[in-house]
Amino acid sequence: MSDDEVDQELLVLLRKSLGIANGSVSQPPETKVLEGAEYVYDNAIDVALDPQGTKAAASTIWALMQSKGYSTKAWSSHELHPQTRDAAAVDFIFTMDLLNFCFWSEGTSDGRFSVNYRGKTWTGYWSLVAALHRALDEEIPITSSDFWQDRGECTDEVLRYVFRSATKEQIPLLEKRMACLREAGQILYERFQCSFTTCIREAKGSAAALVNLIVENFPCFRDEVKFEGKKVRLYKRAQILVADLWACFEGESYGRFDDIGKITAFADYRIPQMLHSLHCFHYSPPLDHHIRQLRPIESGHSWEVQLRGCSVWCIELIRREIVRRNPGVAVNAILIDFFLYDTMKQLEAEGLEAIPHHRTRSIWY
Ligand SMILES: Nc1nc2c(c(CN[C@H]3C=C[C@H](O)[C@@H]3O)cn2[C@@H]2O[C@H](COP(=O)(O)O)[C@@H](O)[C@H]2O)c(=O)[nH]1
Repeated sequence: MSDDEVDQELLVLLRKSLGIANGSVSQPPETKVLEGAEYVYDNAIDVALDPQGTKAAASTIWALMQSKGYSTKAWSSHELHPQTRDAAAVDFIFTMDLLNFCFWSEGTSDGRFSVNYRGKTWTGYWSLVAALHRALDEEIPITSSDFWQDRGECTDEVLRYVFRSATKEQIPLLEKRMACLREAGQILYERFQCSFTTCIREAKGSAAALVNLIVENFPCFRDEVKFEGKKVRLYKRAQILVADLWACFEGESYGRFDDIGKITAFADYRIPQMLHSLHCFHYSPPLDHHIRQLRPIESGHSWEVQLRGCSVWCIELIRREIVRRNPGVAVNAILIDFFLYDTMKQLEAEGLEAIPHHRTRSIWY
């Protein structure tokens, strides 16, 4: 072999050992959600972050999280969350976060969609979780993708029965929820041996890679929007799915991710409400009035994107402030977000909501 040929051979071997294919260094996976959230924050004119409020919120949140010993254990402490750590829990969490959107009601609080289960009346997110448990108790395999695929067994009538309400109001967007189940069932069957555990294995321990795999393969998770000329990725349900796995399995087994810190807060309708109540947010007068009048905001509208993107960015700033004041602490956007959601639900239960949440009907959150 000539000297050149030897050099070429060595270069090929070196590239292989460094995992460099055809000259490009393989970059670690990124979701680009935080990049998009910062872009929204930089270009928002109806939602402004209050630096003092955000700093004060960081110390309040951290003090409360510490006093409560808030950790991934809080996830399983909710009586309706899966208590096992097995493939059945993965199926339950996938089904739950496939449908984890849009529970708010036009009507008064007592007429809203709710589910009676284990002697309690559940509303909002918990009504979904309760309905899934109720179906399983009734021998309806609602967390099985094979079942979603079986048009003879899994009929529209059966799904209407699964999500039946204790009130006259049915679950919002029922037809879209049915479509999500059938679409996901088809994709799991065609590409992932009928199980989401295959997706987890293909992500090879990367949370970001799993989020990207989910949004690339499942259109009903592809939560992205055009804002001021740029595609902004929010990926709320794809991210909360990964976060729920991580919390349920406490970072082990199907919840083991080396880069869980890349998961951001979840851009829903509760977090903006909580951040406004914590004086981290200020709304422009037109937006403030619109929200207080309980008027709907169309999915994709600039106001909606500003509310969602600024929420994700604000919780990143809160996280950075907590870490700055407490170097080396193990806090991430997920735990801050989970804590804020649970706290918001307590305020709601006590009738202490300072401002309504915004009202957008969509499958994205
Ligand atoms: N940002 C964020 N959004 C969350 C959750 C959860 C529940 N997560 C559980 C898991 C760990 C936590 O400790 C919680 O126990 C639901 N949601 C969203 O809120 C809306 C439902 O509101 P309401 O109708 O009032 O129940 C809807 O868009 C739903 O997708 C969260 O944690 N963070």
